[in-house]
Amino acid sequence: MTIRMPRTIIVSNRLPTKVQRNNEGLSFKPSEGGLATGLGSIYRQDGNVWVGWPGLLVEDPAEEKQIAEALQGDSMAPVFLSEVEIENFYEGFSNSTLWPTFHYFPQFATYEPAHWQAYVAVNEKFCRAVLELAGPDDTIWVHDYQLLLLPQLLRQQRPDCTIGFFLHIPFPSYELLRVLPWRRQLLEGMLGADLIGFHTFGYMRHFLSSVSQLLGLPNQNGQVELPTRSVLVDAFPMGIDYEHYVQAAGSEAAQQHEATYREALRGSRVVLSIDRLDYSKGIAQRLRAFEQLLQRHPEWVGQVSLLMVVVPSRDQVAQYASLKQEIDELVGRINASFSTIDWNPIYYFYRSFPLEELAALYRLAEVGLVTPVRDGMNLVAKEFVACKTDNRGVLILSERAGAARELSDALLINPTDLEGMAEALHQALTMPADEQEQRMTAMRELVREYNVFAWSKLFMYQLAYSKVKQNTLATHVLDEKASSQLLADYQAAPQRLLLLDYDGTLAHFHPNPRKPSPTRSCASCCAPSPTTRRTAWSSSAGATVPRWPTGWGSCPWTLLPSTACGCARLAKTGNCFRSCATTGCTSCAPCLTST
Ligand SMILES: O=P(O)(O)OC[C@H]1O[C@H](O[C@H]2O[C@H](CO)[C@@H](O)[C@H](O)[C@H]2O)[C@H](O)[C@@H](O)[C@@H]1O
Ligand SMILES: O=c1ccn([C@@H]2O[C@H](COP(=O)(O)OP(=O)(O)O)[C@@H](O)[C@H]2O)c(=O)[nH]1
Repeated sequence: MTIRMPRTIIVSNRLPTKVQRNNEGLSFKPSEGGLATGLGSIYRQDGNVWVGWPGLLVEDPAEEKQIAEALQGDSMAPVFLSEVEIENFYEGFSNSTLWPTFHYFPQFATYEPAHWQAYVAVNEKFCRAVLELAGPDDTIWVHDYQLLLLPQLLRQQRPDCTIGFFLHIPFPSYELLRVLPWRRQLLEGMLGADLIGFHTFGYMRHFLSSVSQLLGLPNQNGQVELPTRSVLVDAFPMGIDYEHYVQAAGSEAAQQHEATYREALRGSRVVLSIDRLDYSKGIAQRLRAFEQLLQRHPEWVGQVSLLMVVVPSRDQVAQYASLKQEIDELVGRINASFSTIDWNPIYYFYRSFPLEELAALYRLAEVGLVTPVRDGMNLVAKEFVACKTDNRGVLILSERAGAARELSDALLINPTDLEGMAEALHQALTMPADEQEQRMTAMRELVREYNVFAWSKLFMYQLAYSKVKQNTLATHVLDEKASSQLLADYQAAPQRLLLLDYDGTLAHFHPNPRKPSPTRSCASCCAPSPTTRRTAWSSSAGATVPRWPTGWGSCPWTLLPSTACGCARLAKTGNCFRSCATTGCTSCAPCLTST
């Protein structure tokens, strides 16, 4: 028999490896996007496994098998999506409903029941894939908005299992979330986890507010109480594999690429931007701001170039296709207006680059320009900082990226303020070396310390803590031995005080708290005895007691309300314990003392 150590099953829609089909057959390449690049450094530890979609439509079972075997060798387990699932789940509900809503673009959101059904079905598919792999002691860590229902689906199958959930994108304000027809199901799905993490305190606050307003569940210091367990909610800003980027920047390959680029640029200074094609990234705004820089400060014409990497993304979604067209046109217009025979204002690349070339670009650029209108975190900002091993260079960062909460030494800009962005570019290009060093050193220190390993360690620690806390607070069912002992002690006692909850114990719960009233059978649920005092307490008693059937006063049970104002009401009806009736208590303590 093999004994396996508990491990972590990471689950996300996209695997860190993307599979592509070309003339030579299948190729395996690193996925772009911060979730894959960030977590890519940690999932291989301790026999962990990553469950997710390899990013390719596969219809041939033999090819599925080939891919599954190849990925298994690198600790990955693929979940294959059909053509309809890619359309309705990935492009549909995930990226045409949730993505625009959570990034404050409700005007781009669609609300298609067929997309929702596919979303439910694919979350169920992921659930089956995870359950096939996960042992009872394994920890399951679910990631991101494509899998909001998965924690609860897993919880239904494995009530005791440890489940963490992390959202990589912003959580919107209640006013945005409430627009979604399926808002309750989405929140309930997330609450299947033991710990829910967000990049920032602001996203966490929005989530807790929605849980309170839509599900009526309040929280105490981020702890949400459900009927059978509690869920902890907290902020964990994600970091990068700092050393990996420092090494890449210092590598021979990166330095060679940098030298080649410098030569080609003929001394032009470089502003760099790198993003996936996405309307949330503020790419069009950035181009307009760069155009304004050249108009407002013509001294930079011929001196500074914007090097812009746009990685193709979600191109089957209408908004992405039209954004591509807008960017192409803007770049064409600006280049046509300002280019000279030996200088280009914008170098635009619509493709992805391998790590050494990215590192060379980060080294080369004097200014990193990161301008999202909304972004969960933005790891590019942190990678730029990590690669600045000489502590020179300036980061311009949108205040609406999660990273801005940490990188306060960047020049923070509002991405809708084009003039402000143009002036920030001018400020960055003229910033004295000592100020650059001072700002960059502080940011590098932060990115180094709060790296992706620290992030995952803290999340896992909090997850384990939330489980321990749940177990401590959990109701323990009496076993046979304890029941017999209790009964024997009860029978042997000369005086007895029975303290029972009323709602759900002496009477059934009722959805309307004003409705539950005791039945006569309560009176007989314990045989009268002069040596036994019977007391029940109720949160609804104060509100409902005037409506109770007459005769309750003669019931052998004394009823205590669990709030002070309830005490006062009961005192008026004569149903409360004697001392309340005479003193008109202001707290429940006198009731309990006299009982
Ligand atoms: O999988 P895709 O549809 O190709 O999209 C790529 C990823 O984009 C999003 O990344 C987010 O995660 C980053 C790391 O936490 C964060 O820095 C960034 O702000 C987010 O946008 C998305 O959340 C991932 O699920 C996608 O895989
Ligand atoms: O050609 C490229 C361009 C970007 N990236 C990576 O894509 C990620 C983008 O993550 P970010 O958090 O900035 O935004 P996201 O795309 O996840 O919304 C970063 O790790 C980049 O290094 C990449 O692997 N190849």
